[in-house]
Amino acid sequence: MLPQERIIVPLDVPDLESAIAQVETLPDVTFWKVGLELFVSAGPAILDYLKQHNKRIFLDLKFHDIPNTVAGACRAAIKYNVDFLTIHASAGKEALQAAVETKQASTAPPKLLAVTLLTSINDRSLAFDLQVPIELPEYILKMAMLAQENGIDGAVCSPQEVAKLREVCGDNFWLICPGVRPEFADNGDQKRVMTPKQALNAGADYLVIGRPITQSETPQLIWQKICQEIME
Ligand SMILES: O=C(O)c1cc(=O)[nH]c(=O)n1[C@@H]1O[C@H](COP(=O)(O)O)[C@@H](O)[C@H]1O
Repeated sequence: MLPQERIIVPLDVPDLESAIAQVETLPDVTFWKVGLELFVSAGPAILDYLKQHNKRIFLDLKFHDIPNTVAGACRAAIKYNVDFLTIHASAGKEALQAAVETKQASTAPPKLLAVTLLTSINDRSLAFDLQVPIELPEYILKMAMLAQENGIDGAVCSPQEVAKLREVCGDNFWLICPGVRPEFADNGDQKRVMTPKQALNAGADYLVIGRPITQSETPQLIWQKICQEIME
């Protein structure tokens, strides 16, 4: 796999037209993420468009519900033949198992990824808002292990945790990192960040990089700059 094929760009836009415009602006991007905003607005039409253009798809709907509802949602999403699909690890063991059972019953299943802890949460908000009484790195490790033990294919975590997760979960577990910021970019609402090169060196399989590219005045140039950086 070429290094640039390890960068997933999110289509965090309000409608189908804006999504198509973004794909056209960045013709070299091979892997796109469709998240809640676009899927709620445009539905599966965007998935059809991406497939027609031979793009890989990360359908990031972050399911978080009771096991029966998660199973039903996974069954519906799996029909779209996407590459990656997300569920929150904190939905719990039974919901994770329900997602895995649904996947096993399908002929062309996606990789199921568990979100460990959103990259917009830092140690203070974990302790004081969410009232989780253990340290943040330990919490993330426990969520990744819960996912792995229950048959999930990989985890979404920040680059700051990826080395530890790689060490504990091994090479047979996909690790996908948002919260990636080149040195020249703003962090925005991301709290646990590293640069693209640091994140890959730490053991990430894929990086999710959005606004530093898509909100720039020259998206294609920024894309090339990041690709150059990770290839050096
Ligand atoms: O599941 C995700 O992709 C995700 C998990 C997480 O913990 N943090 C996170 O930022 N994301 C997604 O990754 C993308 C990051 O976008 P930027 O912050 O613009 O680079 C967004 O589409 C988020 O929905």
